[in-house]
Amino acid sequence: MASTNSNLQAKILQLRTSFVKQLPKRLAEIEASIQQADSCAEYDERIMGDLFRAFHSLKGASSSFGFDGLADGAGMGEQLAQGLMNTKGVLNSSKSQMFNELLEQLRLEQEELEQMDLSVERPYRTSSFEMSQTNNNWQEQGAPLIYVCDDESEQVAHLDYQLSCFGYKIRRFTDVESFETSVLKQAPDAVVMDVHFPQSSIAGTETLRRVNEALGRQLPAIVLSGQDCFAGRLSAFRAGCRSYFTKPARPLELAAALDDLLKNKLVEPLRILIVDDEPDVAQYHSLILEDAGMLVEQVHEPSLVLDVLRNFSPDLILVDVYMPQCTGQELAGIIRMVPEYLGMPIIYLSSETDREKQFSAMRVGVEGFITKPVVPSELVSSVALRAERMRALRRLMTRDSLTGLFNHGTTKDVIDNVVGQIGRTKENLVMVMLDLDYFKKVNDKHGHLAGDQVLVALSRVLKHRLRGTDVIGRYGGEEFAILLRKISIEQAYELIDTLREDFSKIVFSTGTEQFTCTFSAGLSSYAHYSTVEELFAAADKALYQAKMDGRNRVNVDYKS
Ligand SMILES: Nc1nc2c(ncn2[C@@H]2O[C@H](COP(=O)(O)OP(=O)(O)OP(=O)(O)O)[C@@H](O)[C@H]2O)c(=O)[nH]1
Repeated sequence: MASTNSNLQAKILQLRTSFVKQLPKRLAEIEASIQQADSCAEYDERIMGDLFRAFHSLKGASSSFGFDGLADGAGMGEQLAQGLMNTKGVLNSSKSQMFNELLEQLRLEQEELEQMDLSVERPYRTSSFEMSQTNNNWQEQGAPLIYVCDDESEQVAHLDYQLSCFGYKIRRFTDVESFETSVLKQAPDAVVMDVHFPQSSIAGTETLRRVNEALGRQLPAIVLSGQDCFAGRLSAFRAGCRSYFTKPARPLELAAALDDLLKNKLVEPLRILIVDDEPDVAQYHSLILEDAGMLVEQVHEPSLVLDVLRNFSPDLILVDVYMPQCTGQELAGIIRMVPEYLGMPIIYLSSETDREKQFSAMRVGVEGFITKPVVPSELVSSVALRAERMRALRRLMTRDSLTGLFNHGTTKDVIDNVVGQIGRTKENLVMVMLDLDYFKKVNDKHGHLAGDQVLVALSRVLKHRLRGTDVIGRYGGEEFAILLRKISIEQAYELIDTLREDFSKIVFSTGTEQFTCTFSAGLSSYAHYSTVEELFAAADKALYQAKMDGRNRVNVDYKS
């Protein structure tokens, strides 16, 4: 964290330095605006508006970077210009003198800043930059590494085999010593640990406690014990474990518990779009949010926002209020005109402190107003809170509640979107229609809950084993639609066939009975079709053929 922090401070120093370098140019522009206003015999709304915006954005940017003196001076200029706008007044000699004196004062501030050590931060910044990352992107880091340690080698082999089907990378250990040595060499993402070993009845949990101490942090761990006894549970709790399972191990439950433990890693970072005509200010806010683990995109021209929205798909938009092309209020109104962005959270980020103006800017239905200069921790928490709420709402509307995959309608929309985006580029797309075999029998024989367990397991296999850019949806009750990207039909066949084989080996349990389940799949390649409908139909036909050919198989559409 310390290195990330110093990295961030270095980037901020760069921004502050570049801002000070640009000051003479900005002040020259303000001077030219004053002269223009001075030469007008009548009130000119455009010229006065430009002057107001120039002072306003100088105030916002300087206060963001902690240059309070400069921000105060620019604020006075902003008020003077605002007064003239309210009364539609011209620059008389006394007003003109006031502007020129102000400009003089701003130039003195500029000279002072040019001599200053810009690396000296204001005190409120430091603590908030210590905030930890909110999440990491699992897809980028590859499959989580799990260490399974149990002195019963058969148990370890069984778990290795079953958990690997879900996409975890497993390393097996049958003694605590080699486990300890390996953890200290390379810490895993999580541990599944037995309690009882030849050394002592709690050697497993004791080892966990020791390695946690040595690492200086808590390894996410699940205890898998042969005995359901108080001493075992207590030692597990003392070793920091919050999940305790008794043998025989049920891999499905273990996989679910591992998913919970690794949840933060599975969560995609929050996506934030910043619209600000000042690139340096946008960059400053972007750094703060990125430091808290968010993914940020910047737009400096409001006219580009709708295009970026389509491609970036943010969870929240931060909008500056005063921009030369249009106001933040107008931009929010334009965004709200697009039906799919009606619920998109929009927050103004502005140095506007006038309550009346803030209130009027909120009328277009924005979520809030954050005033510059921001306190980084407050910016992060208010953005995270609203963006997460948006995610939860969006999830409810677009996801299937049992499996967490896209629901029927969304799957089709997302696939349409991807196909539309790639257009005529040569990206290889493969459509997969996948359906569980004899699933009615599973329900009839083992009950609906057991059937649900199979659906959840299959969705977990798909989520973990396919790439983040692939589209996975639950298309019908026991039918799944998948769009694989950047893959040839041959590679897609290999991939889905391996999943088919692995899935068929997962052992499900009802408590009294054990059973396995299979699926069939049909594949079609976009290279041979011109519409999404044709692509779906071809994969569906190939799936039907796989069923006809005896099920538990993958069939490729004949054109592919
Ligand atoms: N447990 C459970 N079952 C579901 C769910 N949605 C659909 N099903 C069941 O899935 C079964 C689908 O049966 P069929 O369409 O006859 O297909 P099948 O038995 O899988 O046979 P083939 O597809 O021909 O191999 C029905 O029994 C549905 O009740 C669900 O959410 N949970």
